[in-house]
Amino acid sequence: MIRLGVPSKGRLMEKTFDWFGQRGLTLRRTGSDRDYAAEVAGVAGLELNLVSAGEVPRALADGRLHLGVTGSDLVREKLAGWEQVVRELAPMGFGGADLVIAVPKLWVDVETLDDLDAAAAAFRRTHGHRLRIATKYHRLVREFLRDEGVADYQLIDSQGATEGTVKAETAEAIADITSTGETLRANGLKVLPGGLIHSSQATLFKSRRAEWSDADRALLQELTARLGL
Ligand SMILES: Nc1ncnc2c1ncn2[C@@H]1O[C@H](COP(=O)(O)OP(=O)(O)OP(=O)(O)O)[C@@H](O)[C@H]1O
Ligand SMILES: O=P(O)(O)OC[C@H]1O[C@H](OP(=O)(O)OP(=O)(O)O)[C@H](O)[C@@H]1O
Repeated sequence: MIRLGVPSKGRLMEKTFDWFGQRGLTLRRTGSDRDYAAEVAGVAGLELNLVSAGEVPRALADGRLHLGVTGSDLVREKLAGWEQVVRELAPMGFGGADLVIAVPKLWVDVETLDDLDAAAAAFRRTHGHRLRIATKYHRLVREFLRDEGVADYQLIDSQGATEGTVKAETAEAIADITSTGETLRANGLKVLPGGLIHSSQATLFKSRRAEWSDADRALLQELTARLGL
């Protein structure tokens, strides 16, 4: 039995159903709107699970899901060494958003990552503590800033309304997902040029950790052929 996990609600769910539907696989809920029961019509051996997008990466890593749809950002953030844990089968062309570093618009002298590094060093000298970057993407931001040679900062955890932390003076800069850019603008922030950490989109992943029986492998081949992958 192959278990496929797709987002149970939110921005990715409906488009995931459409994506499979356009490729001849009908996913459907079998209960009420509040019931997370679902199935794939007419495919024996494939079980559909509705799962929060944020939980799909861990479920793939634990082998509870064989296949799963979620944002490419969430897999990279939640799974250390993600390429050893899952394989990308198909970028799906929706749910696009950029994970970026943003700073106050008023910081006219900060236009590059080198500027940010210099501003961070100056901030520490002046304030006696390190410049604070609010985010929920700790792993991705740390790896990116390490690779870019920015060192003098600290991460502040923010699980929502991250753009508001600068006005609230709990952070000086942020790293968050943006699509239209409106939330950044409304909060007096600008994307730092060179501060694009990851361009995310909804993606179909295969677990390298789940158990794949011979029958599962045969069904996966049939599915990928039907999906045109
Ligand atoms: N404008 C946006 N803001 C936030 N996330 C977005 C946006 N556009 C696309 N996404 C993507 O949507 C995914 C998160 O979706 P969603 O918010 O539905 O998940 P979730 O919060 O984990 O779900 P749940 O609330 O069920 O736990 C991420 O991969 C993110 O990159
Ligand atoms: O670029 P924009 O189109 O303005 O979209 C970006 C905003 O949308 C998301 O927030 P969401 O509404 O999911 O709430 P959150 O703060 O809980 O993440 C994201 O975290 C940004 O805040």
